[in-house]
Amino acid sequence: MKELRIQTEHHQYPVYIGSKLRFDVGSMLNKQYDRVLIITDKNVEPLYLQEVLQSFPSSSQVSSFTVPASESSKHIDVFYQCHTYAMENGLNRQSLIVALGGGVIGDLAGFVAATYMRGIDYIQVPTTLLAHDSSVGGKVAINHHIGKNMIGCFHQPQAVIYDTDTLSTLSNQEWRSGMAEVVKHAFLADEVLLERCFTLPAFPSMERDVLEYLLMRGIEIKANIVAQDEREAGIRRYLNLGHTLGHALEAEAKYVLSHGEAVAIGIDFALFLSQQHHPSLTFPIERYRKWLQQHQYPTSILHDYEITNLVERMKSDKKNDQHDIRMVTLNEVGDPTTVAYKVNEIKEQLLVYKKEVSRV
Ligand SMILES: NC(=O)c1ccc[n+]([C@@H]2O[C@H](COP(=O)([O-])OP(=O)(O)OC[C@H]3O[C@@H](n4cnc5c(N)ncnc54)[C@H](O)[C@@H]3O)[C@@H](O)[C@H]2O)c1
Ligand SMILES: O=C(O)C(=O)C[C@@H](O)[C@H](O)[C@H](O)COP(=O)(O)O
Ligand SMILES: [Zn+2]
Repeated sequence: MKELRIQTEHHQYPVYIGSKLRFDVGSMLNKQYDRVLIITDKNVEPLYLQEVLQSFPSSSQVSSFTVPASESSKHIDVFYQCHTYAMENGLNRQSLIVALGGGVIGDLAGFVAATYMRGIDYIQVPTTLLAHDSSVGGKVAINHHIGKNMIGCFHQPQAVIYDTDTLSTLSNQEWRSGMAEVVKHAFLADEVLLERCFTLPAFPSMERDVLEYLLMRGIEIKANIVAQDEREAGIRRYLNLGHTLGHALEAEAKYVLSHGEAVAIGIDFALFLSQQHHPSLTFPIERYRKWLQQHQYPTSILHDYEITNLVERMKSDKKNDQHDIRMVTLNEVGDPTTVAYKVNEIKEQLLVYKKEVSRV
């Protein structure tokens, strides 16, 4: 088992990464909880719920609540149902919530924990590759129909317990989605990691040590940024590389596109903008586009949506100033920055970008 520690201003917690950890979740915690509520989804429940349930000592009263398996669960109604279930099952301020699942469950259950009786403990038990990102850093939220993650807060978990065996049941689409956030971390901070990503064969068949390396490096890069700027007053915005367009696309596509697939397209647009700012430098755009093609990212989906509608959504991005759309771009690989664009400028850039990618 590997271990990392996440340090924020007022809180420190461990991230454990290894095989079979789901059998030990309850016994790995350094505190006993009388009541525990596991929140999971309909796909994860039959695969891993019993094992996690049974990992708690018999002195804990453990219950579970299962929500639909999709982005639609990051909804105020589902959030409310979780609260109702917690109250009906007698959870109190000394209780624990366990987020067992991918990023949807992590964001939802984390936000339930952050708001139940004004905040109780929770842990993350991630079961997707993408959740190497979502389980760390304490951003928890649900969606509003106007935009992604618009209702939420920062609430750090007590621990992250990542059983890498659970990833063996992921679909190709979920591997693809998770790899987009790994590549994002690589573009932000680590050329070696980027090279490793570019040379991977089919994602689901990657060796265990490669998988653990990707997870560890991704989490380290994120942890380093979160440690310096937990509440996104500055450099944490870099973790949003690819998300300004990504979130807009995801919402416009009514979430048929996975988060990571949308972010992957958003990263391509961010590279395109970076190249405009630094015409004398060469960014690995061609390699990145080949990689997207090789792994069947749905890049052509951009053509299904009106630029005007996408820009309308981008206008409600949380990074924005009053009038401008703030994009994360790169000065070079490993050196991110942000650039503010007027709404009309971003529209024009998106039109040029759309033409460029339709020629590829
Ligand atoms: N809080 C953050 O910092 C942060 C970071 C990145 C993404 N996110 C959020 O995370 C969400 C995306 O997370 P995700 O991609 O994990 O999506 P997800 O939680 O919806 O999981 C994807 C699908 O895989 C299924 N699944 C989960 N684990 C499985 C397993 N081991 N085997 C088989 N199927 C499994 C789920 O049921 C679901 O159908 C988005 O809402 C995004 O906004 C949050
Ligand atoms: O942790 C962060 O900070 C991130 O931006 C990570 C993103 O991958 C993640 O999708 C996050 O939920 C986006 O946050 P938002 O503030 O843009 O909603
Ligand atoms: Zn993301």
